[in-house]
Amino acid sequence: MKIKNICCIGAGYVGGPTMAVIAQKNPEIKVTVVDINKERIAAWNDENVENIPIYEPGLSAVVAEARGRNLFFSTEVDKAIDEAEMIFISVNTPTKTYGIGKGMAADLKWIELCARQIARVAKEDKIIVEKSTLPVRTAEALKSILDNTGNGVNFQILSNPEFLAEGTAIDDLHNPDRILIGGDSSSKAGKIATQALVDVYASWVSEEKILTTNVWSSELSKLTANAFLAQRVSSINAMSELCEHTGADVNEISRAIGMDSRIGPKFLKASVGFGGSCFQKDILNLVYIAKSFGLNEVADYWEQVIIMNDHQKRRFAENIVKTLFNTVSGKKIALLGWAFKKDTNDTRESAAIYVADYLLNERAEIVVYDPKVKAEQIYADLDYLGSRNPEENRNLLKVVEKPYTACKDAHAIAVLTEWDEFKAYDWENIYNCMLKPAFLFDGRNILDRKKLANLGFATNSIGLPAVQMSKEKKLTSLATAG
Ligand SMILES: NC(=O)c1ccc[n+]([C@@H]2O[C@H](COP(=O)([O-])OP(=O)(O)OC[C@H]3O[C@@H](n4cnc5c(N)ncnc54)[C@H](O)[C@@H]3O)[C@@H](O)[C@H]2O)c1
Ligand SMILES: O=c1ccn([C@@H]2O[C@H](COP(=O)(O)OP(=O)(O)O[C@H]3O[C@H](CO)[C@@H](O)[C@H](O)[C@H]3O)[C@@H](O)[C@H]2O)c(=O)[nH]1
Repeated sequence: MKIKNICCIGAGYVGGPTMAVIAQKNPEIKVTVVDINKERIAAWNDENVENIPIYEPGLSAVVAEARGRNLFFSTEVDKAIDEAEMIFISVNTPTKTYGIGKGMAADLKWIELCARQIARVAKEDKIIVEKSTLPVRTAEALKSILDNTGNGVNFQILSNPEFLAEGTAIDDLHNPDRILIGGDSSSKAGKIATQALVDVYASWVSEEKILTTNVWSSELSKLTANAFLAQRVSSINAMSELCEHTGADVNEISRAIGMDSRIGPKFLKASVGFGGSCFQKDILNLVYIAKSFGLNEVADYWEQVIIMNDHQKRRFAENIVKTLFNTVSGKKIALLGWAFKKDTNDTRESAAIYVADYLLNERAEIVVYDPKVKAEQIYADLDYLGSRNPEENRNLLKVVEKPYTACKDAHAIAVLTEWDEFKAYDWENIYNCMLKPAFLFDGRNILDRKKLANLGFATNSIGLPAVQMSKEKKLTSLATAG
């Protein structure tokens, strides 16, 4: 079966880039990405392709190539469903904020709405592809809704989780480590549907990288992958705290263990804590699923990854207060970076939000600079926490357009995102315009500590002893072991 018409419900961080690449690589397939968010769709359709709603290196070029040719963005959801043979569901599946499973389970409200809409509209057989990250066995619930509320047409459900990371989405989509497709291999219709999706990817991905499994393995593989990745970050962050007490250097440890081919070098970068819309949500979901089967040891094991991450964010903020002589009240602190990682404008669950909130509770005056995040987003993130009213957030935290404005007259600077441009700043100039002692907290270990100490900064990094240049021009450690 050759697919001619694809619809994707959800034009977000996954639906947008994924469909743009599918359209780019399959010019003969019409790909329509639909969303209920009118502004988002308008931004995807903006004449100036640089104004698309997601910042992702290389994305605007792909959109420019395919948009209007075979890639379309629309709010006409019913029409797109009706026309497509294959429908991707790529809507948000956040952690539930109410009712049973509050704070843990995935909220499948939007998934269910999609299923009901597809069932209502579809007049011909359709292949439904789960692109969103979902709890294991969601396909069963989807099938039940589709079959019980539909117009008697047949639905095949495939699981096709997305493994792209933000900031490298286009490269990840162009050169994926693997494509995972879960389908029903026991029926002819299931096999045909799976092959139809394999063919879409085979336009640019070699067949040995396209893995087909049963639906449940595919759904659970996605949660497992994120749990393993996040666990690596929490593991190295746990060691970073031990390093700070022993004089060991976490960067050296990452290098040393990463050379063991069984461990591998990636994802061993100690940081202020992982953020992003996926890791925490997906692990909490995994914990909830394990608990719901009574597997308490399994649940506790994975929950520790989150506990460690919360600890890492908190202790970073606590360290700022302690180092600034136990008070930051009325002190200006510059935060460089708000996004949860570099090369994205996404701020969901960014460590910066929690560090800022902690410091605001300590009555600091905060100034934020991020090259890609807009002020409204920063305030929306803080307001969402509900720690203080919106007016107070706007009084106590300012967002500026230039890094040097953020740092001028600051008592301390905290680097919270690893944007490359931070490394290239004129740090001497920044030092000169700060209050002294000039404290710098590098939550990403990206800056040259020796150079900064030479300029006069008192530098704190993650998993490394704090350093400062003594009067005799000797690099001294500020930390006492133990
Ligand atoms: N962000 C990532 O890097 C990433 C990577 C892999 C997987 N995922 C998973 O992909 C899914 C989507 O994530 P995202 O980051 O793209 O979310 P997102 O919030 O950026 O986008 C989801 C979009 O779906 C739209 N939507 C919701 N319900 C709708 C409906 N009934 N009809 C039409 N549109 C609807 C929303 O308006 C929104 O624009 C989630 O399950 C997530 O866990 C995300
Ligand atoms: O060594 C590391 C690696 C990452 N991080 C942090 O971990 C978070 C997540 O980073 P990353 O995984 O690169 O970005 P995401 O876009 O969240 O991607 C993850 O989550 C996606 C959504 O499910 C998956 O598709 C991806 O495979 C998975 O990497 C960020 O805050 C990073 O700064 C570290 O602190 N140290």
